[in-house]
Amino acid sequence: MSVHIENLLLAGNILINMANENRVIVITGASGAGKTSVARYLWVKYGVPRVITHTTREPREGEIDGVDYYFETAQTWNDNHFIEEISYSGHRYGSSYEGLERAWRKSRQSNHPGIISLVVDTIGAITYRQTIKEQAVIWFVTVSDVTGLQKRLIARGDDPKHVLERTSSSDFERDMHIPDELAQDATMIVNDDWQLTQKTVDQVINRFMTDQVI
Ligand SMILES: Nc1ncnc2c1ncn2[C@@H]1O[C@H](COP(=O)(O)OP(=O)(O)OP(=O)(O)O)[C@@H](O)[C@H]1O
Ligand SMILES: Nc1nc2c(ncn2[C@@H]2O[C@H](COP(=O)(O)O)[C@@H](O)[C@H]2O)c(=O)[nH]1
Repeated sequence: MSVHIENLLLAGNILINMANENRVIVITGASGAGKTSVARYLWVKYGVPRVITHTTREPREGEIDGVDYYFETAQTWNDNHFIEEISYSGHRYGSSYEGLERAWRKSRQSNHPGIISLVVDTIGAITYRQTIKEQAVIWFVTVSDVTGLQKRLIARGDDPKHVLERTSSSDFERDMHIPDELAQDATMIVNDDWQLTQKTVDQVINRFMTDQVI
């Protein structure tokens, strides 16, 4: 049996063969833009499972291990096989073979098998674009007003001092702009108004599910 090299994804020493029809909706953008909210909506309304990623940061109030993230220590980090990993705000974040496999398994039981979502920064999104090519479907989430975004993060329970630090960081500034590597065929979602965002997501996902065009 021949295997198309485009569909192979390397995670540590594990080679993943992505079936041709599989798609990963890679939801990217700045911290607080609403990426996780969009992923949650895709799960609740359309049954598209999200890949749970890993981090070494402490859980925020209300966050649950295995639901929001796999919360790792420096020791447990290496128990996973990472497809990509980054350092952000002094902590490690990464998406693993194990996390993707769990999402594919859930997806096979859903109404739309073969579609999963993943929330990452723009560096992670570029890695997926480069490794799985058009099987990574890029959604770039942004807002028009950073002050409004800061208020949302504070309302989420983030420490106001950390919000200021984070939104002044070079990582944040970078993720506010769509990188050239992704700009060509990304779907832009301006998440200023949640009702409108839901309508945009409905249009985009329905078009995809009927035409396989996204
Ligand atoms: N359109 C919106 N209007 C008001 N609040 C919103 C809107 N979209 C998301 N939020 C809220 O803003 C906060 C940040 O959203 P969310 O966690 O989805 O962002 P994110 O991009 O995933 O952030 P991070 O990358 O830091 O995890 C959440 O509390 C969410 O409920
Ligand atoms: N490249 C990756 N980025 C990730 C991953 N998991 C989360 N993230 C992004 O990190 C920042 C900070 O997240 P927060 O939850 O501490 O606010 C944010 O942009 C996330 O989307 C990952 O596995 N890879």
